[in-house]
Amino acid sequence: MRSNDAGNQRPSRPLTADQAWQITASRAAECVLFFDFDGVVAPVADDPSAVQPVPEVMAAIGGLAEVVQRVAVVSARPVDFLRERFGHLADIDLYGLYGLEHSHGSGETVTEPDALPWVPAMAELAERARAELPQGALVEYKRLSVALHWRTSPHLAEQVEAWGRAEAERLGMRVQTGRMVIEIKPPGDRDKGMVIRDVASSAGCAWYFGDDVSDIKAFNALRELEAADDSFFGICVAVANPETGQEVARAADLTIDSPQALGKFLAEALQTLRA
Ligand SMILES: O=P(O)(O)OC[C@H]1O[C@H](O[C@H]2O[C@H](CO)[C@@H](O)[C@H](O)[C@H]2O)[C@H](O)[C@@H](O)[C@@H]1O
Repeated sequence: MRSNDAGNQRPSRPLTADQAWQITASRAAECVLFFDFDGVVAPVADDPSAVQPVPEVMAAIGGLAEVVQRVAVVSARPVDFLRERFGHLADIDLYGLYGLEHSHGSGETVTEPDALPWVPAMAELAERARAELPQGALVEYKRLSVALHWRTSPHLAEQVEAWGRAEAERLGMRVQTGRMVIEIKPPGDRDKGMVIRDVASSAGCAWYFGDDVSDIKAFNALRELEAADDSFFGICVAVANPETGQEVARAADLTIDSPQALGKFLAEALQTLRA
């Protein structure tokens, strides 16, 4: 069904998923698909280091990378972590630490030079967090950011968040909240929205799949690109979860129930794009 595709004119909303993929099929060569990692490609688990992507999602992403212009993962995880999971797929772009790091295809990891002076301070911060936060809080050191988790000890939420905010203020750093986590980042202005603006501005079409509040900045970037260019086609997809409630879903065009459901959704999309 291409009734909603008005050539280079933006189709009217709301669109069904099928309509959106039909339009994408007609522009596949100029389309970039962006995926957040945790809660989207991989289900959320207690131990951040043990998380693995849903196999069906990975299979579909591999197929999609062959038919669209680019596939990119945009995550708060380091590129090394993402490469361990996506490295076997040729030609995927990885944006880690909210875009502070990136790598393309099998290329090397590039780090934003402005952020590098913050590496020692982050290491010290992680050490202090391990010493000062109560047992049950999980400290995840990521070289250029530190995530403080309370998933396995939800009663510590307030205490961990307050500690993180106070330290960030003291050190002149920034915070990003997420699903049972607060993350402390260097002061520079780098977020998922900026990654999308940089990459998608040279595309004619983009999808973004996200589940968390940090992904709303990416959704907003697609909306801005649409507002600036009548021919740009952007679709924001929320992967539902009880923790972010309706906030992410409200900002999206479409909602999918879970990372597992995303596998089926993408497999069907691939059929449409290959038809
Ligand atoms: O941008 P993302 O790829 O979505 O990363 C956001 C955070 O994801 C991870 O934490 C979340 O997933 C963990 C594993 O499932 C879960 O235990 C935690 O409660 C979630 O917040 C990651 O560990 C963080 O560093 C990222 O900031």
